Amino acid sequence: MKLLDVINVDVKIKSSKLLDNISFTMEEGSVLALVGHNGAGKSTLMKAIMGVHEKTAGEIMMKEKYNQDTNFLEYKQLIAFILEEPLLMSELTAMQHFQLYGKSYQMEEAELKKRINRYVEGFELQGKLDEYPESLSKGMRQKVQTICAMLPDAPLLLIDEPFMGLDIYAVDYFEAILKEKIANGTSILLTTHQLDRVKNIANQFIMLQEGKVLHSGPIADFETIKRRSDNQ
Ligand SMILES: Nc1ncnc2c1ncn2[C@@H]1O[C@H](COP(=O)(O)OP(=O)(O)OP(=O)(O)O)[C@@H](O)[C@H]1O
Repeated sequence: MKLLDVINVDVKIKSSKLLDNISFTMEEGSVLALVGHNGAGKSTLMKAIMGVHEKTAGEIMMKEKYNQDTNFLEYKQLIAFILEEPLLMSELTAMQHFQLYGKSYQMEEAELKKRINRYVEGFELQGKLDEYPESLSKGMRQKVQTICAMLPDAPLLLIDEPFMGLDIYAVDYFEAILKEKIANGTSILLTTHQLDRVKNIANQFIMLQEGKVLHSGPIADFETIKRRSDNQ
């Protein structure tokens, strides 16, 4: 079944087109890696799907019935995200972020507590729960944002550069959690500059260039396409 439909999406700022007629579909259970040079439009596309960056044309749908423009709440509840730069609220502690996030996805209290405890221990954030973002290191802020996105069972997880800023222990732990989520049916759309890192979790790729889809297909075809375009 289709999970995400991106249909003829444009993002324009003033006169420049950051995304130009982007279309693709994600099936339930797939893991799609967005690749491309710096400035290709990967983060802009992620933000457009989240609704953080307004699209100027096109449609984005979840499960073929929730339209980002007309059913935003239902649409949003199906997505959890991790941005490249942690987006935390300065007036909330780490723990308050987890509680707010759990509540906004209508998580059951006991299950929320259980998951908070599990991820806080796994990401080694014990002792930091009452801290505000400004007194956390960048990696710790990234961990707080990552835990927030891991708490609910959102069917689609958007991750802009997974593993960025995390130490090696956190990277291993996060990878294990992602594999567990995937095994339970979660779909993931991620951006990466290091396809090698995500090769064992992604099954599809889309290569963006100057805001357009240049290539797409199964991850196994990526090397051949890359070699061909490197030689041009
Ligand atoms: N708020 C903005 N205003 C104007 N231009 C922007 C804005 N955000 C992004 N851009 C431009 O849009 C283009 C795409 O940027 P984007 O951040 O989506 O690229 P990216 O593929 O994620 O790059 P990177 O690999 O460096 O993270 C770039 O040319 C960038 O300068």
